[in-house]
Amino acid sequence: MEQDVCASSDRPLNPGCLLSRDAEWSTQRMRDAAVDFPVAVVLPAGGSGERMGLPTPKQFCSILNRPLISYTVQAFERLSWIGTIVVVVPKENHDLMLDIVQKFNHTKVTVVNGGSTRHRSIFNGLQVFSNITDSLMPKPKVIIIHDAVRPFVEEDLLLKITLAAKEQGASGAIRPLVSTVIATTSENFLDHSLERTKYRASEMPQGFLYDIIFQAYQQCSEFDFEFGTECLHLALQYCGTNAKLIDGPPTLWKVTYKRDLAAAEAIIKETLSMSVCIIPGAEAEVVELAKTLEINLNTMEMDVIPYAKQSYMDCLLKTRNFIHVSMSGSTSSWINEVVKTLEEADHARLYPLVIIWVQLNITKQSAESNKMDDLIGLATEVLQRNVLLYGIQIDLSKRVATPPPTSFQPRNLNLRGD
Ligand SMILES: Nc1ccn([C@@H]2O[C@H](COP(=O)(O)OP(=O)(O)OP(=O)(O)O)[C@@H](O)[C@H]2O)c(=O)n1
Ligand SMILES: O=C(CO)[C@H](O)[C@H](O)COP(=O)(O)O
Repeated sequence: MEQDVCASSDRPLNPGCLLSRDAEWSTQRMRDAAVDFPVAVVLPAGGSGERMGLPTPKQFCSILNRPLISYTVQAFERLSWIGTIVVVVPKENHDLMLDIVQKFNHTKVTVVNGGSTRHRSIFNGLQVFSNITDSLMPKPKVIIIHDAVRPFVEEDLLLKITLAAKEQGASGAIRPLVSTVIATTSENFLDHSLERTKYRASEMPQGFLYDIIFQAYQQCSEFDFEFGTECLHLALQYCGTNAKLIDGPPTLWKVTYKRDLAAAEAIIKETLSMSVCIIPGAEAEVVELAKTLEINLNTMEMDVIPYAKQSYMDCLLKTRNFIHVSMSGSTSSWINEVVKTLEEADHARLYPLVIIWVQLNITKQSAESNKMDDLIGLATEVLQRNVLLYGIQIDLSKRVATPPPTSFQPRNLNLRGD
């Protein structure tokens, strides 16, 4: 995937790759070498999302049928070296959060109630570990603090933050400023402007030795609790700890306004659509179409697995998009088989699955007489379980010589019935 290319470290050339991905080997090397101490996470999710302007706090807003907070939890939960994840929520949303934990099978989450400001919520989260007699919740060496509304955080950055926090006491992700920061007079005239290259935007995640950040919060003033926005500042002011700063990717941005929900959804969809599994039947036309798809969908990671291959069910679990190509007259047993396998593996719990069944050589007569009702019924049923089932029927007799295959006359049947 594309990296965040910078002309210089202070001015990003690129508005953002979708998800940062350091070389796999370097992440693996860091993980194996280094995280041999307990790491826990606090996700402040106790805000009301005033700037979003919706009745539901933004952390509970749905993206592709799943609340935003669940994506952020999952970004941490999937990492074996991360222990407890404390999610701090408004008191009135405590039960809602417990429901989310259960529905999406989050296994590392502890839910606590928040405070009236972000700093108060974070302190509530940290206090979960302060009772050292509770052996179920051992005090972590390093604690990561991450806003619940920043769902795109990758393992390589979390490792860098964690290791730097262990070494230095505190660490935080930063980004170059997009706009220049200026100071205004009380009459709204320019007072002065800051030299942009010297400044950075402070983002999340941030990491701390637990003892340092807990002590900082114990000592900080009411003014800090009420108006402060920077945990790194507390560690510096109250414990004399200078945080190590680490460049993060643009996808760390915080979901704040309505448009950010749409952007988050687009990022998730783009990531989900990067791979596909094509399963052709045995007939020559079908194999030919699969090859054409393989050539033309060359921006995606693609597996082409012969239908007959016994082990193709294993491959199903590596992706979320499936195209099965068969000849007219074949039955829908493949679809039933695939849906069953995917459901047994609970593969659609976190993200939707897309299954496209392409039937070739449909004539007008056969299309009309074709028994699609069963499939339409199945599509309606599996939609409830996060599976989107589509059917495409193609009449090869209408094919003209050039340019194949775009001159095929597809009869696109939306099996979802919408
Ligand atoms: N009393 C609060 C306020 C904020 N947060 C959390 O801190 C993170 C970053 O804060 P922000 O984006 O400002 O969230 P809100 O306060 O909800 O948004 P707004 O300022 O628009 O009301 C969010 O995950 C938010 O839920 C919190 O845990 N407790
Ligand atoms: O990025 C951050 C620096 O620690 C915080 O998320 C940010 O400061 C929170 O501010 P606000 O509550 O205004 O969104």
